[in-house]
Order: sequence, then structure tokens, then C-alpha cells
Amino acid sequence: MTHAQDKTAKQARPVWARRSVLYIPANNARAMEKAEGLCCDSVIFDLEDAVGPDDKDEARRALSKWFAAARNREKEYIIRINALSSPWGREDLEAACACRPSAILLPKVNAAGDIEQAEALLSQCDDSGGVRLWAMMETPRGIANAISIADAGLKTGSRLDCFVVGTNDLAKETGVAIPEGRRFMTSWLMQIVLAARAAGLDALDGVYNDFRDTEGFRAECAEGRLMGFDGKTLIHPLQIEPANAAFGLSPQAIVDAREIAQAFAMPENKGKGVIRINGRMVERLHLEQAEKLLKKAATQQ
Ligand SMILES: CC(C)(COP(=O)(O)OP(=O)(O)OC[C@H]1O[C@@H](n2cnc3c(N)ncnc32)[C@H](O)[C@@H]1OP(=O)(O)O)[C@@H](O)C(=O)NCCC(=O)NCCSC(=O)C[C@H](O)C(=O)O
Ligand SMILES: [Mg+2]
Repeated sequence: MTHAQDKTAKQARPVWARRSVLYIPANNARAMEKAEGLCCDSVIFDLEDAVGPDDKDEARRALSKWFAAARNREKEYIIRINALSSPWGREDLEAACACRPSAILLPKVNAAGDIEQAEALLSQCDDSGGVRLWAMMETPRGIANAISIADAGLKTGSRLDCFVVGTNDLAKETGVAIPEGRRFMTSWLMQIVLAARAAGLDALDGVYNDFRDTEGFRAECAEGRLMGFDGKTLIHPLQIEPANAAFGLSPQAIVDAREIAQAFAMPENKGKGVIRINGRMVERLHLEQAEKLLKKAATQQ
């Protein structure tokens, strides 16, 4: 991978704020009707674990109806399908692709080959590249292969944008307990963040199951922010506001980013690699950061 290829792949990705990403079971009509009005940055409609085997067909039909109605696209709408190796995966992918969501979320990704398989199937039903791909990192093998999975996202034309942590499956597969600050999981979570960053992907922290425990939830959001996650996946509307607060961009960060963008846009700074703003050194790498931050800020709900 050359530097130029790496940069092209990273720049091709859509930039969105993803502070609060709410799961909604695709067989829960009442919750689905709330999706547009909630102030989370993104919604993941779930066809996988939240939907029982007997309800999969009905859930696909509900999704197709939901997307067919005129929907605003002020936030991202993602569909989580079942694993392609499961009895439902292929049908889910076709049905999800026909909905034209912002992205399809692939669960239980174990290796780069899973991404390549999904990309190949996606290109058969969407040749525009508009339907993006997200990957759940929630199996022991997936964590061990995190960097090669992330690198699949640097291939020409890849749709991979984001890693999503699945702490429940990780706990189930490994026997590691989640409570007490997730301390025995921390090294895996950091491996996911590191691999995501190596390929310029976003990384979203796992869910907090005890949705009535606001204090515990806020603490885990604060931890996730310090660990470098872009946002948190949520299971209940009560969790939206604390996640937005924890992962939000501060007004000062937005002011600083605007200042950097304006400074580099001035004719006297054209082509310069480094400039001085308010007595501080600012390089072009800071301009890239500032531009991304401003794009994210524009999509915060
Ligand atoms: C957890 C729940 C089953 C709780 O539901 P409920 O008992 O109905 O909660 P409330 O009575 O407090 O609900 C109050 C109102 O809020 C609406 N609501 C609840 N949840 C949602 C939601 N997710 N999105 C939108 N709206 C929601 C209710 O409809 C009530 O509205 P009203 O009747 O008008 O007052 C439920 O919250 C739920 O199903 N959550 C999502 C569960 C889910 O999707 N799980 C799968 C993803 S998590 C996962 O798998 C992570 C990963 O893979 C891993 O391995 O870790
Ligand atoms: Mg899971």
C-alpha cells in the first residue's frame, strides 16, 4: 500500500458524527417509528440478535416498508444483517441492499475474507458504492485479526468505514466478565481502536446493557471517549443524551478548527506546510484534522 493509495482510500469515506448510534430491532414497529425523531446521530436497524428466528422474514418486510416511505437522510441509517454463514445472511444482505441504507453492518467478522465476501455480494446489488459496510468486532478471531480486517478497507473501492465493538458476544465467547470498567477487556478494545485508526476507520464502543443505570453509563462513555472511540452504540433512547455529551465536539474545538481552515485558505499561506496561529505551530496534518472535525460537526443531530 503506497502512501497515496492509503490517503485516497481514507479520503473516499463519508464523514459523519457518530457519537450516539442506537440499535432498533427491525421487528419493533413502535420503536422504528421513533427513529427519525430521535436525536441520536445514527440508527442501526437490527435483523440479527434482537430478532428471533421466526421473525426474520417479517422484520425484513418491515424494513423494506420503512425505507420505502419518504425518509429524511439527516442521520445515517444502517442495517445489521445476520452473518453470511448463517441461514439468513444472504437473504438479509439482498433485502438490506434493496433498502439503500447508509451502510450494512456485518456481525461476527472473523477475518479479512469476510469483508471481501460481503464487498463482492454488495457490488452485485449496488454498483454505485453508496451502500457502505461496517464490521462488528466481537469474536476472539476477529480481535486477533483486527489489523488485517481493517486493511481490507484500504483496498481500491472498499466500502468499509467503521468498526463496531460487540462486548456481549466477546464476553460470551471468551468468558471475560464485563463489569467493573471492563478492565479485562481493555486491551482488546484498544486493539480495535488501533487497527481502525491504522486504516482510517471510525470505531464505536459496545453497548451498556443496564440502560436504567445512567451514572454507570456516563462513566463508560467517558472511558470510551478517553480510549479514542468516536461514539457509543446504544440500546435505549435514555442513553442518547449522555452519549452525545460524552463524545460531542466542544464549541472551542469547532472554533479552533475553523481558524485553522481559514488560515490555510489565505493566499499568503497557499502551499505552506506549516504556519503560526496565535503563537502555536500548525501543520497541514492539523488542517486535515480540522476539516474532518468540521464535517463531523455539521452532521451532529
Ligand atoms: C431493552 C429494550 C427491550 C427495553 O424495551 P422497553 O421495555 O420497551 O423499554 P421502555 O419501556 O423503557 O421504553 C420506553 C420507550 O422507548 C422506546 N424504545 C425503547 N427502546 C428503544 C429503541 N432501541 N429505539 C427506539 N425506541 C425505543 C419504547 O418503544 C418506549 O416508547 P413508548 O411506548 O412510546 O413510551 C429495548 O430498549 C430494546 O429492544 N433495545 C434494543 C435492543 C437491541 O437492538 N439489541 C441488539 C443490539 S445490542 C448487541 O447485540 C450488541 C453486540 O452485538 C454485542 O455482542 O454486544
Ligand atoms: Mg453481538
